[in-house]
Amino acid sequence: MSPLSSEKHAEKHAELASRIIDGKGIARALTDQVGRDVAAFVDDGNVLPGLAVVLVGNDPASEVYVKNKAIQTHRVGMRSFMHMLPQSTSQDELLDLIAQLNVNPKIHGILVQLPLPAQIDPVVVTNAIAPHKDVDGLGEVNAGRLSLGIDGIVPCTPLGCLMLLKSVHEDMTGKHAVVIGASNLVGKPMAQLLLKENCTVTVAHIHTRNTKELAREADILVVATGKSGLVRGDWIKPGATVIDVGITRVPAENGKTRLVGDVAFDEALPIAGHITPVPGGVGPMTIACLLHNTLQAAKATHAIVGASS
Ligand SMILES: Nc1nc(=O)c2c([nH]1)NC[C@@H]1CN(c3ccc(C(=O)N[C@@H](CCC(=O)O)C(=O)O)cc3)C=[N+]21
Repeated sequence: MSPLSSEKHAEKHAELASRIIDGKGIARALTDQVGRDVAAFVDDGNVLPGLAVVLVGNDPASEVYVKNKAIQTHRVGMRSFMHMLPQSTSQDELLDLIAQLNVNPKIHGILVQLPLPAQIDPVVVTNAIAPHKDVDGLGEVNAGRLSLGIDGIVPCTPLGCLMLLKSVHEDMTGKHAVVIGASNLVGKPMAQLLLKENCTVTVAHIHTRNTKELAREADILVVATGKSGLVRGDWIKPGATVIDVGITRVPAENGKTRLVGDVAFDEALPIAGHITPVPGGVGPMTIACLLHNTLQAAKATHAIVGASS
């Protein structure tokens, strides 16, 4: 290779790398900010914010996430309460625990890790969490507030996606945003947040017939389906911003495993204007937003207590 072409190669490589949204770095900055805000909150004479994480069963992937959450919670100076329940836990036993956590003044945020075993209805459980402690924002009160455009607790993953979008878009007004996936956890709240940013929003889901054609119209494409590699290079409008929420563990060549998203990253990178990687994209933002939501919940409790005393 001539020196000139190797220089061109390096330039092209740097240009492609600059399209990758650094979720890990943005999450670290948010986590550091939450840490400083926790310190200031405590300096003002308030209690340490506390987060309770409840895990039912022993899914190894879930255990990793839950432990990761506890480590990050300590890093920002909050208290972490872990509740590991057996797979056989009944819905009533879980509801009893939530009732205790709801009235525990040391706890400001409650997160019940999903999915839950089949004998437990996730809708009943999420709605049993006191709305002001629902740091996942998945209960009907916070979901309703979001859909009405009223301030409330916003689900962590969509909130993290919005922050990543804001890192590359000053204003999203009039942009066509396409969300693939319509779950209560990601797709639906994501669509609400994009509407609030004045986007024209299309939601594609499992029954949508022309998902690829819709995706090709998107200025902003958010993919949350859990189908690894679903979105190929030719699904992407040149210059679009692509947010990949999917995270699937697949076998790697070396006999180990690796994490991949719902977007075929290598195909998408040369076409997209901006794109999130997996890992290092949305995942770290989800945890940073959980800590952010827990501090907001602690501040809101303090405001209520302060107002009544
Ligand atoms: N009630 C509830 N709320 C949740 O927010 C929730 C949940 N249940 N159940 C499971 C999913 C999954 N989830 C992730 C969080 C962080 C990473 C994360 O940090 N991922 C790293 C990689 C981690 C690794 O190496 O395994 C990354 O993408 O860079 C991934 C996934 C939250 N979830």
